[in-house]
Amino acid sequence: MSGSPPALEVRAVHKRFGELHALRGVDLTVEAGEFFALLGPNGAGKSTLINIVAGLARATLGSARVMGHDVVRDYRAARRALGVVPQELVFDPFFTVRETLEIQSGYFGLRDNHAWIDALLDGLGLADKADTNMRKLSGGMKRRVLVAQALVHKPPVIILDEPTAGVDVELRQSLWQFIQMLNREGHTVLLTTHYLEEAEALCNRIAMLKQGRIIALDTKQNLLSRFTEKYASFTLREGRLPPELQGKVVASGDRYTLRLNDMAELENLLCLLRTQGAVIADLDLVKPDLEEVFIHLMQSQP
Ligand SMILES: Nc1ncnc2c1ncn2[C@@H]1O[C@H](COP(=O)(O)OP(=O)(O)OP(=O)(O)O)[C@@H](O)[C@H]1O
Repeated sequence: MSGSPPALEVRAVHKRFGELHALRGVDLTVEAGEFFALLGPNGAGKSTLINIVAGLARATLGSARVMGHDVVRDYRAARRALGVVPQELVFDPFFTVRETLEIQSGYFGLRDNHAWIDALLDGLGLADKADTNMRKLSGGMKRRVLVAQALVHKPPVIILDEPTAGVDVELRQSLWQFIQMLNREGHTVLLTTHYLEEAEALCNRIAMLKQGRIIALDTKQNLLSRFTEKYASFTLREGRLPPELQGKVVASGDRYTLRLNDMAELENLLCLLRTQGAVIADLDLVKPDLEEVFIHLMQSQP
């Protein structure tokens, strides 16, 4: 990435709404080409941060850049580099899907944008709705148009603010396939979502925001390995739990759960059971997931 500016650069950003200190010194750099998740509970400040990056709100202090362009001093260039899919569905109900996208292209001075509009309609499963009026679309379809609208000018950086809230599984999967394809082609993606399994499946790096502060910022792998242990969960078909394991395992019905600090402890467990004549009926390795990490961090940080 030498020479190219980061896709997003947020420096010491504060935002106050009167008495409320909604962002308290946020620093964040997203490199070009990343698939990045911004997570946090309701009211943490995610949309406020996105609005500042998109030039829709002013930071009280601090600065933000998109592809090297300051969002205040160099607003037009920053805005052109960015496609934001907002949370709320707001449309003019009198236009068709295609007209909506043509009008949006006009805002960016793109007159001959038909080929890309067709590609967006195809990629987002909207081709057969191109001539349908916006008011006749279902909520999920409207959300697809919102994505298409944000992408009409092929922005290098795409921000999606809870794009799958209330969207069914099929729609969600095709939306992600399309966004992943754009990411493979080099577009940077920043996503906020309350579906942590979605962030875990898609994103490489994750920031967690709590009450206007970033309390964790790391790769997904580091977050997953830093905060959660692994567990072996098993039942026995024959034999009894060896006395050496008493006090170390948690029993629930006929299922035992043992915390593993490393994989060598799994070998010890299997060896101990075998030498004591116990036979395993069923064994699961319970791996950490992002939801556990998220809950742990949100509860433990002040
Ligand atoms: N225009 C505004 N005027 C006053 N307070 C606001 C305004 N916009 C946001 N807030 C407050 O700022 C805080 C952060 O809100 P924000 O919408 O950024 O959170 P969020 O992390 O996006 O939450 P959610 O997950 O619910 O979308 C909240 O306490 C919210 O009530």
